[in-house]
Amino acid sequence: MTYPTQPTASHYINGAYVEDASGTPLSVIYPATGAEIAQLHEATPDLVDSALAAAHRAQPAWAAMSGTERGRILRRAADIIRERNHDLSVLETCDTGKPLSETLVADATSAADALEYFGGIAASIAGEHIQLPEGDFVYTRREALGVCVGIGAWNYPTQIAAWKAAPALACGNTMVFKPSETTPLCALKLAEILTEAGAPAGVFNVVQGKGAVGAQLVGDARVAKVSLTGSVPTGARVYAAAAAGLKHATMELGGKSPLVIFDDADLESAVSGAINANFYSTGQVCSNGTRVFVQKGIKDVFVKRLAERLQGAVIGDPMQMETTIGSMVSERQLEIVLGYIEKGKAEGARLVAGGKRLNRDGFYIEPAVFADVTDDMTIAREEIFGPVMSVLDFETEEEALTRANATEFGLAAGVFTRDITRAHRMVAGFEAGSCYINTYNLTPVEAPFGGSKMSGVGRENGSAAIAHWSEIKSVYVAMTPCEAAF
Ligand SMILES: NC(=O)C1=CN([C@@H]2O[C@H](COP(=O)(O)OP(=O)(O)OC[C@H]3O[C@@H](n4cnc5c(N)ncnc54)[C@H](O)[C@@H]3O)[C@@H](O)[C@H]2O)C=CC1
Ligand SMILES: NCCCC(=O)O
Repeated sequence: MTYPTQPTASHYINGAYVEDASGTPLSVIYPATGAEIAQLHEATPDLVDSALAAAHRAQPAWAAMSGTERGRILRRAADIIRERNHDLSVLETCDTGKPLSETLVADATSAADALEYFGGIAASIAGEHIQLPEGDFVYTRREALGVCVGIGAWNYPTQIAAWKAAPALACGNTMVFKPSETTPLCALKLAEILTEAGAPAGVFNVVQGKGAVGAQLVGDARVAKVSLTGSVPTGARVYAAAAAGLKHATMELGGKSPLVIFDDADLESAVSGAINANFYSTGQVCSNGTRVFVQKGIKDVFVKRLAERLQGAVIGDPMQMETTIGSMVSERQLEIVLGYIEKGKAEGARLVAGGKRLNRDGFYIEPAVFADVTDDMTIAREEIFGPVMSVLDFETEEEALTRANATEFGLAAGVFTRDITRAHRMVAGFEAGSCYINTYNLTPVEAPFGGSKMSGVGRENGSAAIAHWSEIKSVYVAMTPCEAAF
């Protein structure tokens, strides 16, 4: 490893890097080799407190700036990110093990998109005017919430930090962000770049640590909102803790999303959709369509073509541009995935391709495809968060929709068909926050993203996000003297 991965310090508070070596050591592992690439420290309770204090101090002045001024800073940060995309993408690959061919186009670039998008609309965040009888009227002010906490998962460390910071800051909030302890490096760069772009000290802070640090942040009385990207069990805990303080909350959680492929679909396009729905980011994407329902008539040809196309996957060193499948994020996640593959075999699913750990350093696994999967199998019910596709077959549209929705999750869903009315019927029936017709897993920042049912609460991205990072104040204005009954 020759890339500079040791950050200046573990945390970023009040516009500067901060170290506190009394915190528990946090080792950063490059998943592609298993080697340690940085040594950090978890934040102590005092350090967490100082980050919250910095955010709390900075918030009134940040909110008092015009949206135009805040937006300019965010857009400047977007420009800096684009200029440094290569280095930031290399760092993302070091943090996660995802292939550079992907991180160059999907991570820092998505962060820049979010900063540009929300920077662009910051000046337009406004209330409304409501006319009443007698000339009276109400106007509304759309105001910042205050200090917000962002907590990230490990699969998109740059993107998750920016998807939370950009709308939060555009609305006049300040933020303390805690990255996943597995991928702590990238959010520090976002903090550094925001300062360089002109964000005042304290507007965006980063503290490192595990669940206890997150819990301290969520429980603090100065915090007005919590936005978590993580698993359903963590989401349930964090949502409950936020509710105890009546805080605003956005929960971006896990999924077990369906992808329904009808026999009239363009086969190559549907196979591409299934690949993108399962193997991008080495399968570590929350919205993945891991239950691939294929109409009976085309099941065999679909599975055969899928197995052929998998021969084209290049697994290996994520820094090589030809690599399309990198390593899993950690040994622990790899073991979880291998455990599910064993369960799939034991419960009678047919392993058509892949599923073996590579015999080399790092946490590599061949992308796996199971056919003859049934709805009751563990691999069809639980989120695996790795490159494991389950192919199930179905006969009718009604059956496919019922089975697609028979899950506690509701993050995403997709359909491949040439029948346009059927496509719209299907997406209207899907119980999911993000739906796709004849494609899968595209997440432009212009589109709201988030889950229904156990997959989450609230939405990130799109103009819809503004409602989740601000609140409305109503102001009644009387145009005549005030009267009373006595
Ligand atoms: N819907 C979405 O947008 C996405 C959801 N995810 C989900 O995230 C999961 C994988 O990520 P992981 O990092 O393993 O999730 P996780 O739930 O283990 O951890 C998520 C974050 O929560 C923190 N945390 C843990 N306990 C906490 C507590 N009590 N209070 C506050 N913070 C706490 C962790 O330190 C980490 O930063 C998958 O289930 C995946 O589906 C991942 C990416 C996107
Ligand atoms: N661009 C992928 C967004 C979903 C996720 O963070 O898993």
